[in-house]
Amino acid sequence: MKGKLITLEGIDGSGKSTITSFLNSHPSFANAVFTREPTTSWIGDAVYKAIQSDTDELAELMLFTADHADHIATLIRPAIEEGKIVISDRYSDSRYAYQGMTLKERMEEPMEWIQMIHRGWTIIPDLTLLFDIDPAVAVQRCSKRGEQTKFEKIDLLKGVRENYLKLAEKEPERFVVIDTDRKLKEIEKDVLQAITSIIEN
Ligand SMILES: Nc1ncnc2c1ncn2[C@@H]1O[C@H](COP(=O)(O)OP(=O)(O)OP(=O)(O)O)[C@@H](O)[C@H]1O
Ligand SMILES: Cc1cn([C@H]2C[C@H](O)[C@@H](COP(=O)(O)O)O2)c(=O)[nH]c1=O
Repeated sequence: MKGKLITLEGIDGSGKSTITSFLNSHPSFANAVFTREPTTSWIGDAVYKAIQSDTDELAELMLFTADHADHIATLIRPAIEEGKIVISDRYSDSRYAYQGMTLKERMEEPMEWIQMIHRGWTIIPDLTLLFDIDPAVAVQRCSKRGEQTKFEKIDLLKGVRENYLKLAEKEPERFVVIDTDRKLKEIEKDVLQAITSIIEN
Protein backbone atom coordinates (compact mmCIF):
# COMPACT_ATOMS: atom_id res chain seq x y z
CA MET A 1 0.00 0.00 0.00
CA LYS A 2 1.22 3.48 -0.88
CA GLY A 3 1.75 5.86 2.03
CA LYS A 4 0.42 9.37 2.51
CA LEU A 5 2.16 12.71 2.56
CA ILE A 6 0.78 15.34 4.92
CA THR A 7 2.33 18.81 5.05
CA LEU A 8 2.00 21.62 7.58
CA GLU A 9 2.30 25.12 6.19
CA GLY A 10 1.85 28.68 7.35
CA ILE A 11 3.70 31.89 8.15
CA ASP A 12 6.38 32.01 10.86
CA GLY A 13 4.77 31.73 14.30
CA SER A 14 1.51 30.21 13.01
CA GLY A 15 1.89 27.19 15.30
CA LYS A 16 3.17 24.42 12.99
CA SER A 17 5.94 23.18 15.32
CA THR A 18 3.56 23.16 18.29
CA ILE A 19 1.12 20.91 16.39
CA THR A 20 3.96 18.77 15.01
CA SER A 21 5.04 18.02 18.60
CA PHE A 22 1.44 17.17 19.52
CA LEU A 23 1.12 14.76 16.57
CA ASN A 24 4.53 13.27 17.30
CA SER A 25 3.42 12.25 20.77
CA HIS A 26 -0.06 11.06 19.65
CA PRO A 27 -0.42 7.23 19.63
CA SER A 28 -2.13 7.25 16.20
CA PHE A 29 1.11 8.49 14.63
CA ALA A 30 3.56 6.20 16.42
CA ASN A 31 4.66 4.74 13.05
CA ALA A 32 4.60 7.99 11.09
CA VAL A 33 7.75 9.63 9.77
CA PHE A 34 8.16 13.21 11.02
CA THR A 35 10.32 15.51 8.97
CA ARG A 36 10.75 19.17 8.03
CA GLU A 37 12.11 21.66 5.52
CA PRO A 38 14.71 23.11 5.68
CA THR A 39 16.03 19.62 6.41
CA THR A 40 18.80 18.59 8.81
CA SER A 41 21.11 17.58 5.90
CA TRP A 42 24.20 19.59 4.87
CA ILE A 43 22.02 21.24 2.20
CA GLY A 44 19.58 22.25 4.95
CA ASP A 45 22.54 23.71 6.87
CA ALA A 46 23.46 25.72 3.76
CA VAL A 47 19.87 26.97 3.57
CA TYR A 48 20.07 28.20 7.19
CA LYS A 49 23.38 29.96 6.39
CA ALA A 50 21.66 31.67 3.46
CA ILE A 51 18.63 32.83 5.43
CA GLN A 52 20.79 34.10 8.28
CA SER A 53 22.68 36.38 5.87
CA ASP A 54 22.06 38.80 3.06
CA THR A 55 22.05 36.12 0.34
CA ASP A 56 20.69 36.80 -3.15
CA GLU A 57 17.00 35.82 -3.22
CA LEU A 58 17.33 33.70 -6.36
CA ALA A 59 20.31 31.82 -4.90
CA GLU A 60 18.22 31.27 -1.77
CA LEU A 61 15.37 29.77 -3.84
CA MET A 62 17.82 27.40 -5.53
CA LEU A 63 19.19 26.24 -2.15
CA PHE A 64 15.69 25.63 -0.74
CA THR A 65 14.81 23.72 -3.93
CA ALA A 66 18.00 21.60 -3.82
CA ASP A 67 17.17 20.74 -0.21
CA HIS A 68 13.65 19.72 -1.32
CA ALA A 69 14.99 17.48 -4.13
CA ASP A 70 17.35 15.72 -1.72
CA HIS A 71 14.58 15.45 0.90
CA ILE A 72 12.33 13.68 -1.63
CA ALA A 73 15.06 11.37 -2.90
CA THR A 74 16.45 10.30 0.47
CA LEU A 75 13.42 10.31 2.77
CA ILE A 76 9.99 11.18 1.35
CA ARG A 77 9.80 8.87 -1.69
CA PRO A 78 11.27 5.78 0.06
CA ALA A 79 8.96 6.25 3.08
CA ILE A 80 5.85 6.66 0.94
CA GLU A 81 6.80 3.63 -1.15
CA GLU A 82 7.10 1.65 2.11
CA GLY A 83 3.49 2.64 2.90
CA LYS A 84 4.34 5.08 5.69
CA ILE A 85 2.54 8.26 6.70
CA VAL A 86 4.96 11.15 6.29
CA ILE A 87 4.29 14.43 8.12
CA SER A 88 6.44 17.36 7.04
CA ASP A 89 6.67 20.69 8.88
CA ARG A 90 6.99 22.92 5.76
CA TYR A 91 7.36 21.61 2.21
CA SER A 92 7.04 22.96 -1.35
CA ASP A 93 4.23 25.45 -0.60
CA SER A 94 6.67 27.34 1.67
CA ARG A 95 8.71 28.09 -1.44
CA TYR A 96 5.69 29.13 -3.50
CA ALA A 97 4.48 31.45 -0.71
CA TYR A 98 7.77 32.88 0.67
CA GLN A 99 9.97 33.04 -2.44
CA GLY A 100 6.83 34.13 -4.32
CA MET A 101 7.21 37.25 -2.15
CA THR A 102 11.00 37.65 -1.98
CA LEU A 103 11.29 37.40 -5.79
CA LYS A 104 8.41 39.67 -6.69
CA GLU A 105 10.68 42.55 -7.72
CA ARG A 106 12.84 40.21 -9.81
CA MET A 107 10.26 38.69 -12.15
CA GLU A 108 6.62 38.67 -13.11
CA GLU A 109 4.45 36.02 -11.44
CA PRO A 110 7.21 34.47 -9.29
CA MET A 111 4.83 32.06 -7.56
CA GLU A 112 3.76 30.47 -10.85
CA TRP A 113 7.41 30.29 -12.01
CA ILE A 114 8.51 28.56 -8.78
CA GLN A 115 5.65 26.07 -9.10
CA MET A 116 6.72 25.43 -12.70
CA ILE A 117 10.30 24.56 -11.70
CA HIS A 118 8.97 21.96 -9.23
CA ARG A 119 6.71 20.32 -11.82
CA GLY A 120 7.45 16.75 -12.88
CA TRP A 121 9.64 15.74 -9.93
CA THR A 122 8.15 16.99 -6.67
CA ILE A 123 5.62 14.80 -4.84
CA ILE A 124 2.31 16.59 -4.33
CA PRO A 125 1.01 16.16 -0.76
CA ASP A 126 -2.22 14.24 -0.12
CA LEU A 127 -3.16 16.84 2.48
CA THR A 128 -1.81 20.28 3.31
CA LEU A 129 -2.86 21.87 6.59
CA LEU A 130 -2.54 25.63 6.23
CA PHE A 131 -2.15 27.26 9.65
CA ASP A 132 -3.69 30.66 9.11
CA ILE A 133 -3.17 33.62 11.40
CA ASP A 134 -2.93 37.41 11.37
CA PRO A 135 0.78 38.24 10.82
CA ALA A 136 0.68 40.76 13.69
CA VAL A 137 -0.33 38.00 16.13
CA ALA A 138 2.27 35.63 14.63
CA VAL A 139 5.10 38.17 14.93
CA GLN A 140 4.13 38.85 18.54
CA ARG A 141 4.28 35.10 19.25
CA CYS A 142 7.69 34.86 17.52
CA SER A 143 9.11 37.75 19.56
CA LYS A 144 8.14 35.95 22.78
CA ARG A 145 9.92 32.84 21.50
CA GLY A 146 13.25 34.68 21.17
CA GLU A 147 14.97 33.52 17.94
CA GLN A 148 14.05 35.31 14.71
CA THR A 149 14.49 34.70 10.97
CA LYS A 150 14.82 37.47 8.41
CA PHE A 151 11.32 36.64 7.12
CA GLU A 152 9.59 37.52 10.42
CA LYS A 153 8.49 41.00 9.33
CA ILE A 154 4.82 41.95 9.22
CA ASP A 155 4.82 43.38 5.66
CA LEU A 156 6.57 40.37 4.18
CA LEU A 157 4.42 37.92 6.16
CA LYS A 158 1.23 39.68 4.98
CA GLY A 159 2.25 38.90 1.38
CA VAL A 160 3.29 35.35 2.28
CA ARG A 161 -0.09 34.78 3.94
CA GLU A 162 -1.92 36.09 0.84
CA ASN A 163 0.13 33.74 -1.34
CA TYR A 164 -0.76 30.79 0.91
CA LEU A 165 -4.46 31.66 0.78
CA LYS A 166 -4.30 31.90 -3.04
CA LEU A 167 -2.72 28.44 -3.17
CA ALA A 168 -5.44 27.05 -0.89
CA GLU A 169 -8.16 28.62 -3.01
CA LYS A 170 -6.72 27.04 -6.17
CA GLU A 171 -6.51 23.54 -4.67
CA PRO A 172 -9.39 23.18 -2.20
CA GLU A 173 -9.23 19.36 -2.45
CA ARG A 174 -5.67 19.35 -1.04
CA PHE A 175 -5.75 22.21 1.49
CA VAL A 176 -7.50 22.48 4.84
CA VAL A 177 -7.21 25.97 6.31
CA ILE A 178 -6.97 25.99 10.12
CA ASP A 179 -7.53 29.20 12.07
CA THR A 180 -4.74 29.14 14.67
CA ASP A 181 -5.77 32.22 16.62
CA ARG A 182 -7.68 29.88 18.93
CA LYS A 183 -7.11 27.64 21.92
CA LEU A 184 -4.67 24.81 21.23
CA LYS A 185 -7.27 22.12 22.07
CA GLU A 186 -9.60 23.38 19.32
CA ILE A 187 -6.78 23.46 16.77
CA GLU A 188 -5.67 19.93 17.72
CA LYS A 189 -9.25 18.64 17.24
CA ASP A 190 -9.52 20.13 13.70
CA VAL A 191 -6.06 18.83 12.76
CA LEU A 192 -6.87 15.27 13.90
CA GLN A 193 -10.18 15.34 12.04
CA ALA A 194 -8.55 16.48 8.77
CA ILE A 195 -5.75 13.90 8.99
CA THR A 196 -8.10 11.05 9.92
CA SER A 197 -10.33 11.73 6.92
CA ILE A 198 -7.31 11.49 4.58
CA ILE A 199 -5.82 8.37 6.19
CA GLU A 200 -9.12 6.50 6.13
CA ASN A 201 -9.70 7.18 2.41
N1 LIG B 1 -2.75 28.39 19.65
C1 LIG B 1 -1.75 29.08 20.22
N2 LIG B 1 -2.03 30.07 21.09
C2 LIG B 1 -1.04 30.81 21.66
N3 LIG B 1 0.29 30.63 21.42
C3 LIG B 1 0.63 29.65 20.56
C4 LIG B 1 -0.37 28.83 19.90
N4 LIG B 1 0.28 27.97 19.07
C5 LIG B 1 1.59 28.22 19.21
N5 LIG B 1 1.82 29.22 20.11
C6 LIG B 1 3.13 29.79 20.52
O1 LIG B 1 3.54 30.63 19.43
C7 LIG B 1 4.94 30.49 19.20
C8 LIG B 1 5.18 30.04 17.77
O2 LIG B 1 4.64 28.73 17.60
P1 LIG B 1 5.40 27.64 16.73
O3 LIG B 1 6.87 27.63 17.04
O4 LIG B 1 4.65 26.37 16.88
O5 LIG B 1 5.17 28.27 15.28
P2 LIG B 1 5.76 27.82 13.88
O6 LIG B 1 4.67 27.96 12.91
O7 LIG B 1 6.38 26.47 13.99
O8 LIG B 1 6.88 28.91 13.64
P3 LIG B 1 8.15 28.86 12.65
O9 LIG B 1 7.65 28.55 11.29
O10 LIG B 1 8.69 30.25 12.74
O11 LIG B 1 9.10 27.83 13.19
C9 LIG B 1 5.46 29.50 20.26
O12 LIG B 1 5.98 30.23 21.34
C10 LIG B 1 4.19 28.74 20.67
O13 LIG B 1 4.27 28.27 22.01
C1 LIG C 1 11.07 25.55 3.47
C2 LIG C 1 11.15 27.03 3.31
C3 LIG C 1 11.25 27.87 4.39
N1 LIG C 1 11.30 29.22 4.21
C4 LIG C 1 11.46 30.10 5.39
C5 LIG C 1 10.34 30.06 6.37
C6 LIG C 1 11.02 30.36 7.69
O1 LIG C 1 11.09 31.76 7.86
C7 LIG C 1 12.43 29.81 7.47
C8 LIG C 1 12.61 28.44 8.06
O2 LIG C 1 12.59 28.60 9.38
P1 LIG C 1 11.78 27.66 10.42
O3 LIG C 1 11.35 28.65 11.45
O4 LIG C 1 12.84 26.72 10.88
O5 LIG C 1 10.63 27.00 9.74
O6 LIG C 1 12.60 29.70 6.08
C9 LIG C 1 11.28 29.76 2.94
O7 LIG C 1 11.37 30.99 2.78
N2 LIG C 1 11.17 28.94 1.88
C10 LIG C 1 11.09 27.59 1.99
O8 LIG C 1 11.00 26.87 0.96
